[in-house]
Amino acid sequence: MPAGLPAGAPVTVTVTGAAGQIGYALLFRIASGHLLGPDVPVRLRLLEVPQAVKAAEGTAMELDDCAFPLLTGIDIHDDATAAFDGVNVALLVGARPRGAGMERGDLLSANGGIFGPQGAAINAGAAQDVRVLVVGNPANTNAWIAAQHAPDVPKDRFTAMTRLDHNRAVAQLAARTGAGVEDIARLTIWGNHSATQYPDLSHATVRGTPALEVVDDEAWVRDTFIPTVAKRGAAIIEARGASSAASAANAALDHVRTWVTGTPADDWTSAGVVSDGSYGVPEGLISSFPVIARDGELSIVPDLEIDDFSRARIDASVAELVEERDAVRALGLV
Ligand SMILES: NC(=O)c1ccc[n+]([C@@H]2O[C@H](COP(=O)([O-])OP(=O)(O)OC[C@H]3O[C@@H](n4cnc5c(N)ncnc54)[C@H](O)[C@@H]3O)[C@@H](O)[C@H]2O)c1
Ligand SMILES: O=C(O)C[C@H](O)C(=O)O
Repeated sequence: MPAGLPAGAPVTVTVTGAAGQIGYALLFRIASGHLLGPDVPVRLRLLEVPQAVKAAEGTAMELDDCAFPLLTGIDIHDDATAAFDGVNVALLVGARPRGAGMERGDLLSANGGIFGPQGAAINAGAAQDVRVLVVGNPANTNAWIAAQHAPDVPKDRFTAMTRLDHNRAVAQLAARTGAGVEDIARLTIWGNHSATQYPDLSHATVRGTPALEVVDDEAWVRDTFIPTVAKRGAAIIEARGASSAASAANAALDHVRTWVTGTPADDWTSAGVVSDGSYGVPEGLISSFPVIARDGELSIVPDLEIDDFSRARIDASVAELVEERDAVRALGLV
């Protein structure tokens, strides 16, 4: 049994936005053991808005039809309190997408109306060991909103997904250097899951050699690697006509599996976690950091040297997080 999960009993996993694109790519893999491992039975709770409950029921029928040995049951809800009752792993995927003519304040306001009540429902009924991953955008600030509404849940249980950005960065570096993805270590995504994020190669290695030495091309790092990773979400939308779904679902599985099974000894991952003030990121913000997972706990990798270029990039992305937080406060959403 991975660290910090209830031994023996099925693990309750709640997925919001279950009838959406990511939900469809996620649920079957959770039920087949890719979230928590091949020995851990799971009970699924699907949360949707009332008008999408029928579609969620269709997905549940297909889940039944897979006859997954690990899937012990599926409940479908349109009420957050019921959906999060007893939850061990909460995957908050459902969010309000930005519509035509919608200002940032409108988006934050609409999502505050979703993530505030969901945080409160987690506070009211989640299991003691609850772990929360927010995928729905703006993921960092939505996670922060949910955490503010859950005063009884330790803040470090609320996380935001930047694992997709991390995986994208690993893939880009592997392609550039001719290495395998398994040869890449110590890469970091800092800041917000947005175009301001900072994919940082300054501590990364390729087969144990510093990545910047292997690449040996500063212009590629600044003008190609960083923008390619940071704008990959927009490039996928442009190409598919819809936002990344299978890769986002895959990253959500990676995030939770790493959280409960741990990072390799000589490596770390990236996750949006609550800042303890490390690296000058204001305490309490949910920002992406280099993160180690041990015994079911996430911790920020300490004492990395930050050069001037990295400092400026981290500060710029964190400034955006501060703006989002202040806008949410000004809107009275927390
Ligand atoms: N963090 C990341 O790396 C990352 C990557 C890709 C996508 N995303 C974000 O993930 C979110 C979901 O993407 P998608 O492609 O599945 O979108 P989608 O529109 O296909 O599905 C979203 C689903 O959420 C549901 N929903 C809306 N409000 C809800 C609520 N209050 N409770 C429960 N369900 C609710 C909708 O009915 C819909 O079925 C979006 O916000 C997207 O921007 C994040
Ligand atoms: O949905 C989006 O805006 C993009 C998404 O966050 C992604 O990184 O693929």
